[in-house]
Amino acid sequence: MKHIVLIGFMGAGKSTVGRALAAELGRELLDTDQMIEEKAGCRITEIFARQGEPAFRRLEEEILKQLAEEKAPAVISTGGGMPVFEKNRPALRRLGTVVYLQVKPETVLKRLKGDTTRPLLQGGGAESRVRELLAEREPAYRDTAHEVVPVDGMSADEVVRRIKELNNI
Ligand SMILES: Nc1ncnc2c1ncn2[C@@H]1O[C@H](COP(=O)(O)OP(=O)(O)O)[C@@H](O)[C@H]1O
Ligand SMILES: O=C(O)C1=C[C@@H](OP(=O)(O)O)[C@@H](O)[C@H](O)C1
Ligand SMILES: [Mg+2]
Repeated sequence: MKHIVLIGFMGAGKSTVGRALAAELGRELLDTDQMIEEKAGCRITEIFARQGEPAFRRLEEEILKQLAEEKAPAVISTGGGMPVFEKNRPALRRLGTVVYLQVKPETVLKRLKGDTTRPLLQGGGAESRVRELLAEREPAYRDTAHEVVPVDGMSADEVVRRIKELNNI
C-alpha cells in the first residue's frame, strides 16, 4: 500500500494535479474535500458557515481515519489545512509518499482571484491573509512532507511529470 498524498496551501493545485496524476497512473483520486462534501451532504462553504471551522476540522480527522482503510494505491488530494494539526501529520505520512506542492503567495492570489469556494479567503484583506497563513503553515507542510515540489510557473502536467520523476513511476 503506497498512496501518493498531495499537501500544500489553497491554490497550489492539489486537486487539479491529483486528478491528472491519478488518470495517468490509472489510480483512483481521493480528494478529502470532496469526501467531506459527500459525507456531510453539503458544500464546504456551508459547513464553515453553519457549523464553523472546528466542525470542518473534525470531519477532516474522520476522513483521515477512513483513508487509512483504503487498500488499493490511490492518489490523495488533501485540503490545505490537513497538516496543520500536529497529530494529522504522522497519519498522513503513514498513508504513503507525501508530496508538498509549494506555492508562492503571488501565485495563490492570481489563481484564486474571485474564488468563492474557500471560506478562509473570503472578505477583504485576502492578500495579507494569504501571506500570513502561508508563512504560518509552511513549517507544518515541511514537517509532513517526504518530498517538496515548487510549482510556481509550472503547468499541472509539468507538476505531474515532476512527481513521477521523483518517485520513479
Ligand atoms: N499548475 C497550474 N497552473 C495554473 N493554474 C493552475 C495550476 N494548478 C491549478 N490551477 C488552477 O488554480 C485553481 C486552484 O487549483 P486547485 O487544484 O483547486 O488547488 P488546491 O486543490 O490546491 O486548492 C484552479 O482554478 C486550477 O485550475
Ligand atoms: O487551507 C484550508 O484550511 C482549506 C483548504 C481547502 O482546500 P484546498 O486546499 O483544496 O483549497 C478546504 O479544505 C477548506 O476550504 C479549508
Ligand atoms: Mg483542493
